[in-house]
Amino acid sequence: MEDIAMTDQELAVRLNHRAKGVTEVVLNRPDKRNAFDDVIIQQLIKALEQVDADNNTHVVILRSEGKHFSAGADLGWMRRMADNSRQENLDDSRQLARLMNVLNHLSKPVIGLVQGAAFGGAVGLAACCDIVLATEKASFCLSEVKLGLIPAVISPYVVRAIGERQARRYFISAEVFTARQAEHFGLVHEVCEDESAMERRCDELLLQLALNGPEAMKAAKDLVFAVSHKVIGQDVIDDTAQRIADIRVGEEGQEGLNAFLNKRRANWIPESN
Ligand SMILES: CC(C)(COP(=O)([O-])OP(=O)([O-])OC[C@H]1O[C@@H](n2cnc3c(N)ncnc32)[C@H](O)[C@@H]1OP(=O)([O-])[O-])[C@@H](O)C(=O)NCCC(=O)NCCSC(=O)C[C@@](C)(O)CC(=O)[O-]
Repeated sequence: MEDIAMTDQELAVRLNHRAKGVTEVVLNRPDKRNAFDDVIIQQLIKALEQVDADNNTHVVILRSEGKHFSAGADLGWMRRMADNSRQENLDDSRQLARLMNVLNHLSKPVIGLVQGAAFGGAVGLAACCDIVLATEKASFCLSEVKLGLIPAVISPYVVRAIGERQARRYFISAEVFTARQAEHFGLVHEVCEDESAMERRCDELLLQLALNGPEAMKAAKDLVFAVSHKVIGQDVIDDTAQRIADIRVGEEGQEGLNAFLNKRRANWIPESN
C-alpha cells in the first residue's frame, strides 16, 4: 500500500500493513506532538478513504508515533486562519468536520490506540473510533476554552462518547482527565498497563474481529447509528426487522449459519486475499 504524500514535507500520515486484513493509519509528526493542520487533515481523509475502499483491509487501526497520541489541532494553523475571513474559516473547519465524519462512519471496525496526551481535537479522533485502548499514563483534555476556543466540530462525537453530564464539566473546565476516568466515561474501552500491553491487547482484539463477518460488522456498525437516540416506534421496529431479514438471506449470513451447523470455521475472506 502506498504512503499518503500530498506535499513534499515529511510524511505526517502513513499507512502500515500490520497483518492480513489489518491496516494502520499512523499519525507521524511526533516533534509537534502529532498536532494536525489543514494539510494533515487532507492526508488523514485520503488515508481513511483509501483503507475504506481497499478490499484487503478488514480492520483499521488509528495510532500515532511518539510519546503522545495527538495534541489536536495545530495551533499555528488555527492562528493563521484567524487572520482570514469568516467564510474562509468556515470552509476550513468543514474539512475537519469531514475528517470526523469519514472516521466515524468508516465501513470497517476502527481501533484507536492512545498513548500519552490526547488533547483537543484528538479527543474527537478517539471518540470516532469503534474501540479505544489507552495506556495507564494516557491523559485527555478538552483544552479548547483555555485557548479561547470551543471543541465545536468534535462535539457531536465527544458528547456521545462521554455523555452530556461529563461534557458539561470538561468542555468548560478544560481539566485533564486520566485514562481510568476516560474509561469510566465511556470514551476508552480498556486501559492497558503500558504500550506493550496495549499492543498485545490489540492483537487479541484483531483475532476476535477476524472471527466475524466483515459485512456483518459493517451492518452492525450501521445498526448502532440507525437505532441510537431514536424513539422505539414502528419505524425503528420495521427498520431492524428488515435489516436482519437482509442479512439472513445474504451470503455472509448463510455462510455463518452453515459454518456453525457444520461445526467448522466460517470462511469470510476469499483465499486470494
Ligand atoms: C500535548 C502536550 C500536553 C504535550 O506536552 P509536551 O510533551 O511537554 O510538549 P510541548 O508542549 O513541549 O510541545 C512540543 C512541541 O510540540 C508543539 N505543539 C504541541 N501542541 C501543539 C499544537 N496543538 N499545535 C502546534 N504545535 C504544538 C509545541 O509548540 C512544541 O514545538 P517546539 O517548540 O518544539 O517547536 C502539550 O504540547 C499541549 O498541551 N499542547 C496543546 C494541546 C491543545 O491545547 N490542543 C488543543 C488544540 S485546539 C483544537 O483541537 C480545536 C478543535 C479541533 O477541537 C476545534 C473544534 O473541534 O472545532
